[in-house]
Amino acid sequence: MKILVADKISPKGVEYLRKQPGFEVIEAYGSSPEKVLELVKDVHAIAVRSETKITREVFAAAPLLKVVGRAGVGVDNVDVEAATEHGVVVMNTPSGNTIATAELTFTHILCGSRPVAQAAASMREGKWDRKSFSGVELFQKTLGIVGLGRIGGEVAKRAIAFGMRVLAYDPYLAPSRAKAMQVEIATLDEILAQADYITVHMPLTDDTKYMIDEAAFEKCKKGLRIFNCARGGIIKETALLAALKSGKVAAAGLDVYEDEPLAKDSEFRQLPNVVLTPHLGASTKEAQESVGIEIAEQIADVLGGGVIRNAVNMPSIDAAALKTLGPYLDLGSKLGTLVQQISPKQIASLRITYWGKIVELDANSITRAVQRGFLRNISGEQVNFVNAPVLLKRLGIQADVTKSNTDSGYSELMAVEAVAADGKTYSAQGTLIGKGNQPRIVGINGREVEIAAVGKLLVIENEDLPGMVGTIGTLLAKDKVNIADMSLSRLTPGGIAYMLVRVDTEPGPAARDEIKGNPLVKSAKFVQL
Ligand SMILES: NC(=O)c1ccc[n+]([C@@H]2O[C@H](COP(=O)([O-])OP(=O)(O)OC[C@H]3O[C@@H](n4cnc5c(N)ncnc54)[C@H](O)[C@@H]3O)[C@@H](O)[C@H]2O)c1
Ligand SMILES: O=C(O)CC[C@@H](O)C(=O)O
Repeated sequence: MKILVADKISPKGVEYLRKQPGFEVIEAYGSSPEKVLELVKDVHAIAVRSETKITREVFAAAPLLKVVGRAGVGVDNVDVEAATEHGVVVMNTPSGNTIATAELTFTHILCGSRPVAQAAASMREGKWDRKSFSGVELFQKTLGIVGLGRIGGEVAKRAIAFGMRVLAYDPYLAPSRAKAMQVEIATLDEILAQADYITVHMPLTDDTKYMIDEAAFEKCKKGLRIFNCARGGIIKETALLAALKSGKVAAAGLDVYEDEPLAKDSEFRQLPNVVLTPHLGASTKEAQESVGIEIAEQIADVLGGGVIRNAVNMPSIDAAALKTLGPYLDLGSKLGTLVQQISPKQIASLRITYWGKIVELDANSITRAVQRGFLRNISGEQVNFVNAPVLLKRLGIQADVTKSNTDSGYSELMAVEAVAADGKTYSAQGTLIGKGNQPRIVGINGREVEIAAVGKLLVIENEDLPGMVGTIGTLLAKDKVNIADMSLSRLTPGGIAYMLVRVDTEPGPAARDEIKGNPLVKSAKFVQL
């Protein structure tokens, strides 16, 4: 079996792979995309960090490929959808570099207070300048942590040890969890208004992209110090540049960028109050050994026919079982994703109910698929079939599963229900239909609907009056959005109706605002399945 180690992982990991009987290891770092296409022709596994891009073309060029292993968390450099289509397992090592990244973040926070990097550069130039490098203390300052997950939580502990007041914004986290960490829960606006320091620690999703933009900087104190060791794009770079130049932001520390590697002529490189590192969060001996050995073991397990661990696109089951379960996993994942997008950010429990034929199947895997789907927009690629229940628990969300023997009216049915803290529920039901086992949504928030569970959906609650379908159709047409399919539902004529509209392209912000702003529309959500 051939394994391509495409990025530099720990030598101990490479050594582990070399020692496996029948394994041939090729180390090729920094290859061009063309070279990668050539190298993968006969490989069974690829190990990467974040540099080498494993694109759709790579999967097409690698007929023997079974597994791509990412020594680290984010699989942004791997086309996971294409991998799944080609039946290739994509796995990561989700927690091996938490401490390393938290420590780098704190190093940035310290360097943003005391210009150590700038003073060291001046000493290297032979100077003895004691006037230009005065700093500020962390003690009694307010740190705002946006995203209180694994890394955010470790940063909080360190900030508390330095005598900082810690505010945290994480809309998915139960308040009790934050309390246990001795941080004060706050809204994003409270953090923006009160923080002397802000650090972000969430994945890059549609929700988090440009979360800190021009409008956010407007709300901040003058002299803010801000740090990003999570993902480029959470802080809008053009807005940060403007804020640094105007003095609104006194110092920034960045490890990640909208485009990596950072352009040679990036303005950030010229600014004296910015400390930049080249995506070094995970670059410690300990973290690299941990993720390098872990990924090597995981790859060897898959190629040896053993268990699949930390797969982001498949559960830990064998290929034969996967064939039967595949459509149910897909349906479960889509219902989970749908319910997350129609429910409020903070929920108390996630309930799943199975009826009919599904009850006989491996409900554990399907449950994890639902939970992973639910967490996809919250935890990004950090969530997989292994850690989904753990992440739910960490967010303080109770997971309930029921297998029902009542008659649901379908030969098989799955219901996913999110229960908010106020007891309000948000739900979707689905089944499989036809020869191809196509996933269908057959219920939403207690209403019967019937629409394919794929692609882009608008979920609209509106008054049941003549002309509503036409109104929505016209607003979408104005934005050149084509309707693929539609399902209408109401309890009583003239009451509140549901309209599920499957669209070919995403309506722009103006069209969405116009739909939401229509006086007959009670709510409208755009959902990506
Ligand atoms: N610089 C590096 O080298 C490096 C290394 C490791 C991880 N990372 C990145 O750091 C980030 C955090 O990693 P982690 O392991 O702590 O992840 P995690 O999943 O443990 O935590 C992420 C947290 O973000 C929260 N969140 C999601 N959406 C949010 C939103 N809209 N607003 C506020 N909070 C939100 C989630 O609820 C969760 O608690 C990820 O983007 C990861 O890729 C970077
Ligand atoms: O250095 C790396 O491999 C990237 C680390 C980090 O961004 C991750 O996603 O794990």
